[in-house]
Amino acid sequence: MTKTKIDDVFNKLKATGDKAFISYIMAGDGGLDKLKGQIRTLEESGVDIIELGIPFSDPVADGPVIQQAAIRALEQNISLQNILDELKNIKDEITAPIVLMTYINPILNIGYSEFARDAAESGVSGIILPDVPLEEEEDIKVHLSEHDIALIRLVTLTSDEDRIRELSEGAEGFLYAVTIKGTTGGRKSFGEDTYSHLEKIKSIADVPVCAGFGVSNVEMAKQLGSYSDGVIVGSKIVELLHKGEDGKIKDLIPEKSTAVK
Ligand SMILES: O=P(O)(O)OC[C@@H](O)[C@@H](O)c1c[nH]c2ccccc12
Repeated sequence: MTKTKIDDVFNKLKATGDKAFISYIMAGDGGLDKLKGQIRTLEESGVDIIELGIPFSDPVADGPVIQQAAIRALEQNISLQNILDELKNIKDEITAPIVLMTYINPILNIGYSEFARDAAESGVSGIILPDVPLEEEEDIKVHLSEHDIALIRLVTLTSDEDRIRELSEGAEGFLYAVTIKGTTGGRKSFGEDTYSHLEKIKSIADVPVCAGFGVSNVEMAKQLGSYSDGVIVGSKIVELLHKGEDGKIKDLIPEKSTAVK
């Protein structure tokens, strides 16, 4: 099974009992020349893993904040290929693992095999494909595995125990537990069903489980973190970057323990 920098991050965190903080941003929002600085800001704020969204015209899982960010990036004609090329230029200055979050269409434009090779050369550690179900992942997975890129699977609130078991079997990197029914975007709180579902996933999965969708403040991040191995925050950070309020990103991240690493 594919092992990557993502596993190293979780192993380190496990040793100190800390939770991963994963930040999603839309690549190309604000211009591709901003990407390097944005990644540096995230790393300096304490982000452990960076999920890089690829702008796409029909992002079915995304709420308004991310849709708008995609529109801004597309207006600048930013494509998956441009993003991979830019990552290739800056990869030596990036420490955190990079996980691409893209719908399948932009990859089909490049071709699975070319994409996997390019992504590996650009230092990509993992990929999330929200419109590729488990049953359809094999065609691309063979190419990703060849280049040591982890395919990160999504588990939803509607996944039952058997489904969770299937998804957990052979899972790479971490399982992405979607905490709400609906699209991405900040929520004020989570329901009890979210926590019980996370407990169920945790009890079944033998890879790290990270929870995302709707986290909009540090309290929610801490709360979800207590039921999982990490949290993912997207819309809130996309919004802060867009408003130029980069300094507030660190306030969303629960403090790590001071234990010696
Ligand atoms: O924006 P939120 O609610 O914080 O959710 C994370 C999310 O943005 C990110 O992981 C993501 C963006 N688009 C997606 C599509 C599917 C799954 C996940 C995502």
